[in-house]
Amino acid sequence: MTVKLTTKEQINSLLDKYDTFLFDCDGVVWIGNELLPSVKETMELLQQHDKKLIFVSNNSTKSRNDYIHKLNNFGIFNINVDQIVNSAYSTATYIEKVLKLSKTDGKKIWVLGQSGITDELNNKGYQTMTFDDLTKKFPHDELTMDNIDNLIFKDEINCVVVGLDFNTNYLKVGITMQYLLDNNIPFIATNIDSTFPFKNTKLPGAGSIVEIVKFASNREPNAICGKPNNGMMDSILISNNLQKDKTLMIGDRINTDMKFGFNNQIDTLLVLTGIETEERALNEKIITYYTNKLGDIYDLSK
Ligand SMILES: O=C(O)[C@H](O)[C@H](O)COP(=O)(O)O
Ligand SMILES: [Mg+2]
Repeated sequence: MTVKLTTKEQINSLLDKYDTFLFDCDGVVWIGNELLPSVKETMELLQQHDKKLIFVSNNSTKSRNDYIHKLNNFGIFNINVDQIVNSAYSTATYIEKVLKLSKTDGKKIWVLGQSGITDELNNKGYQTMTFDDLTKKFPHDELTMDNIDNLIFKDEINCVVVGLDFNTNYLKVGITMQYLLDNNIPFIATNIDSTFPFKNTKLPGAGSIVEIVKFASNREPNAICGKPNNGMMDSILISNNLQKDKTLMIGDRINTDMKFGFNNQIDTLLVLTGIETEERALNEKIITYYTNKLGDIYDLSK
């Protein structure tokens, strides 16, 4: 039975029970570039109680260092890069540790996505190619579908990664598709979120972009690296030596954040500032607690 957080006693029992808090970001900590209410105070409260804070985001548009800067800009400090796990980092880790893609074959990874993905791949020693790189090689009037044959470098690409790209266009998808027509080229998706919470609405998420590429290329991704993928959770649990019964996963989306916790026997807290509604919260057995916003942890503790 999902429990709604409404009292100071409930917050005190959360603080007693859990020593690690896993935070989803979009729709929980912030929406776009707006910090949600009482989040800064909540982080300070948890830090005062010596709790371990880990930020686990499916947003691949930023690198982990970008996340540190974003948190600092919101006045949230004393967070190091090891406390940030996003789908760009888990994708780069998957490619290095599981796919074991060569870094020395002189080839590049084609990325339909933003700098979060290329930064994390480059940090691991992989060369990447994006549409932005083509804009530096070709004049604008040659970046058209009529010139598609000259925009494809099949001998240079050994993998394709698709993630959230706010500047997705037909030609980018068309080029990505050409590489995936070769079934030997791995197709790696960063995450499957259908929507992206922004302002007071929802926009297409990475998962919607992956679906376009999947349908056009008639390929399923060889791997999906973000929540609720267990590989992401395993690396968090192992590298932080976490106890599952002392860990709480806080998120705004049931099919990623809540599944991520539930599938790994970790308690879950759903907040209603992102994708989901109270009605959905009340009808999902995989949710341990729910509340209106993350900042309720601070607001109710007073
Ligand atoms: O479309 C996406 O990639 C996701 O909506 C988004 O970025 C989710 O980020 P999270 O809520 O996991 O921080
Ligand atoms: Mg979210």
